[in-house]
Amino acid sequence: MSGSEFDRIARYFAPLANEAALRLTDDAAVWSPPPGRQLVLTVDQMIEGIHFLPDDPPDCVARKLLRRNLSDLAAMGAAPIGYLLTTALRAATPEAWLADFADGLAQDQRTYNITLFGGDSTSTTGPIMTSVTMIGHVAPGTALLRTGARPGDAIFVTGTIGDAVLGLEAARGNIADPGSFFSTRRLLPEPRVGLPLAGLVHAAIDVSDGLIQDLAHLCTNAGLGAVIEAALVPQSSAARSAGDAWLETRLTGGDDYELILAAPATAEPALRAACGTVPLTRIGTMTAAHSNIIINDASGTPLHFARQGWQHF
Ligand SMILES: Nc1ncnc2c1ncn2[C@@H]1O[C@H](COP(=O)(O)OP(=O)(O)OP(=O)(O)O)[C@@H](O)[C@H]1O
Ligand SMILES: Cc1ncc(C[n+]2csc(CCOP(=O)(O)O)c2C)c(N)n1
Ligand SMILES: [Mg+2]
Ligand SMILES: [Mg+2]
Ligand SMILES: [Mg+2]
Repeated sequence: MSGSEFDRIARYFAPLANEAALRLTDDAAVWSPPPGRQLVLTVDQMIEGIHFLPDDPPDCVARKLLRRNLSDLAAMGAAPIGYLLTTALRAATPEAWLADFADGLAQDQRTYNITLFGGDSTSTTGPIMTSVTMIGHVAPGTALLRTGARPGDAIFVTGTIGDAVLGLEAARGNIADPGSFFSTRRLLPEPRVGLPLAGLVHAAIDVSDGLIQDLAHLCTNAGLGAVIEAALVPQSSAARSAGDAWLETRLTGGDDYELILAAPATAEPALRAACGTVPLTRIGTMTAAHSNIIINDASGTPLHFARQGWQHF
């Protein structure tokens, strides 16, 4: 790294900041939120060795950091506005790493129409640590919650499940990855921001830890259970080619950043219309059996998985 901490803030982060950030030269941002809206606040980290690999492209690390947070706003039905950023870098981290990281931020700021409010820059003697606190907004009372699913609700999921964890397996040399499809899916999730789901779904959550573990949160929050059909869980053609041996990994590996939605079966046409070009698949049904998730295979036999999803420890 060359220059001072403040040179780096001015060079790499100030160009990303909005007016409220006061050119990143004051103690905090001063911002007037959109009148009459409720703010929705979320934070997630990206830690080297835990959330990304040391050799991952820094622009992708930045974009996934934003997208993990955008996915939580999507799960709340909130429109994103901007974010606060923290970075802890090593003195020996190449300046090019920071430059590429900032380029990634700039790229996804344009993609998602968000802006930087400020942050904090520190050093570390260990792994690189970054976090984003994302700010979004909703019409009052319309946030989608993890509570509220009802017995008999259909369970839907967006996109495909399991590609990112297969990307991790590919990075470890455990699975082939022709065309780097899985690797790209690991590095760049597609958060489902902007879907007009308010009034259509009873409950929502995004899949960060793993489909089964995150579905379990919808269940416990409602005092309900669920039955899902493993064969209905949407998979990419690359995942299908990888075969059924990866089923448990796909359903519990996480990093999907897709949405699980619980809604009355009768809402399906309206839900499909709301999702537009985003793929939506019904995978099962909410039941009255408290916290009991049954995963059936194609012949109706329950599957038993060793774990439900990612846990830090
Ligand atoms: N250290 C913490 N301090 C305060 N609240 C926390 C802390 N860790 C988690 N939470 C809260 O617990 C809830 C669940 O957090 P969790 O991190 O599992 O959510 P998530 O971001 O949707 O999942 P993921 O972290 O896997 O993306 C959230 O409401 C979050 O704000
Ligand atoms: C190098 C590397 N190893 C493992 C994973 C998988 N992974 C890590 S944390 C997590 C859950 C979500 O994070 P959190 O709960 O902290 O928000 C997942 C699925 C990865 N992405 N990179
Ligand atoms: Mg979190
Ligand atoms: Mg979440
Ligand atoms: Mg999250």
